[in-house]
Amino acid sequence: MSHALVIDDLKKNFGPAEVIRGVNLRVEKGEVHAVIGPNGAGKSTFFNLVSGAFAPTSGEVRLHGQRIDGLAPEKIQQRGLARSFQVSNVFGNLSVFENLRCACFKQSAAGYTFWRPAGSVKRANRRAEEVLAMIGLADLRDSPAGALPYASQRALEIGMTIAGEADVVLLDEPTAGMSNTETTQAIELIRQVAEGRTLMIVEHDMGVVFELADRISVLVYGEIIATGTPEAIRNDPRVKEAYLGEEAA
Ligand SMILES: Nc1ncnc2c1ncn2[C@@H]1O[C@H](COP(=O)(O)OP(=O)(O)OP(=O)(O)O)[C@@H](O)[C@H]1O
Repeated sequence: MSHALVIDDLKKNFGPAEVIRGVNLRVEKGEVHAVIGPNGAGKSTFFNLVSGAFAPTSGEVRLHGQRIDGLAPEKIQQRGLARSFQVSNVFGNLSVFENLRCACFKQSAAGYTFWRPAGSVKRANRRAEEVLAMIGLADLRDSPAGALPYASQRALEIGMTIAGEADVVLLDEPTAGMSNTETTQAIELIRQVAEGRTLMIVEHDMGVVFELADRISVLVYGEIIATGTPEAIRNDPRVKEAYLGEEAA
């Protein structure tokens, strides 16, 4: 089995606080891997380490076999790993389409140069149109993104995350704050995003997790206590005790 991500003994301390305490994880190519765990377990910190927002205190992260730990987020993105944010990353004054175009440029190697080859502009426009259709916002193409309903903004954010054609995508609580109908639509979108990609998702909504994940890892106090299929995780007594027990209680 080939791995998209290999994480070895990853640790992160904030001063004296050990927040990530030796995480080992293998994410298989093409799977949807959910990371769940109680509040404060370190899920966001873990995502920040993998995507380069924080440098780890120690340990290794490999993307398709290459070390990425300690690299800047843009470099990691150019190597094919993109992430969405829990807090919206959308530019409110720009149109939906412009947001997508910007995301295409930002994630390409030409992102930070002023003069771009004409071919790359055409490519970005084409890609932005493609993503626009995929996220179901074609009718709102020219609306300012800030005027969209919340769920559509989150869909746009997912679109922006995949605009650069990263093949490994990290989604941070993609359905947080959504109604049931919105969540159902978001699940459909995430299914589409998962086609041909590797996805890692932090998500609190267990319905969403059990619906989407091929495998689940349970993070508790900065350590992964179990990794397995939804079925195995559901029946794991350690998980029940540490996490699901909270809901059952
Ligand atoms: N920059 C920081 N400096 C100090 N402590 C931090 C920092 N970031 C996170 N922490 C601490 O690390 C712990 C884990 O936080 P983190 O946000 O990663 O957890 P989480 O599992 O994502 O939580 P939630 O489910 O509530 O979003 C918390 O105790 C938090 O206070």
